Amino acid sequence: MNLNWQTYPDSQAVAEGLADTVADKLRDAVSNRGEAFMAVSGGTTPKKFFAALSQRKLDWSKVTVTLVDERFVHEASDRSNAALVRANLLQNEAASARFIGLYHEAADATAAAGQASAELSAQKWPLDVAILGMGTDGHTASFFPDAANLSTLIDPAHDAIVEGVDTVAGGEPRLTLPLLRLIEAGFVALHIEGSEKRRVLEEATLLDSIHPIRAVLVNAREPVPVYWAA
Ligand SMILES: O=C(O)[C@H](O)[C@@H](O)[C@H](O)[C@H](O)COP(=O)(O)O
Repeated sequence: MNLNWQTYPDSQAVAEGLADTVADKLRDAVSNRGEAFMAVSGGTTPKKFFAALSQRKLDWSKVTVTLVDERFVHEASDRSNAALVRANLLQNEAASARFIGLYHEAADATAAAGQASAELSAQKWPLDVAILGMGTDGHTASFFPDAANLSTLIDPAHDAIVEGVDTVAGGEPRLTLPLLRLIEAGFVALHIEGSEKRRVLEEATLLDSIHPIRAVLVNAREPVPVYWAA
């Protein structure tokens, strides 16, 4: 199974280790193709990683940051992943990076996803970097087990840029990059903490697992590095 554990003593150390690796990937992209394109996750885990990455020296003016997924909430909400990224990542050295969020004011998440897709279609795909999180229900991005369109989201041939997601488990409707946009990234990593998430991820490697994260593990082009601390 496609797993490559990168184990660190604590959450600060894993944040710094992941920031070092991601900074190298961004520098490589800037030097090889003149720009870099990265998608990051929201939620609670990435805050220290964002703070660490924002201190890394590289030509951030050549970097575009977007989100792996977003809650269908305005940026003023404390549930907004865009607000989290602005407050924690687009600071310090990284203040000059360009940010393209997924949220748009629209009738529903599907309409907002259409607008986000149109905006992101001007970008050069694939992503250079995609950093994923995971919930204890086995979701990653906004691939929630209760999403009616889950099979489309995790279909490795589905090439939409952003999809709306109807989910109760997620707290509110969501916007997400589908599986293909994530696994085609030059560098895909999973950032998780704690023994419960480790157990869930190990479960996801089993043949009969229905955890949505399994779709990433099965379809990833290389074993997925799992940046983990207890
Ligand atoms: O907006 C979000 O919620 C995410 O991007 C989501 O996929 C997240 O990565 C997991 O839910 C883990 O979240 P925690 O880090 O809060 O456990």
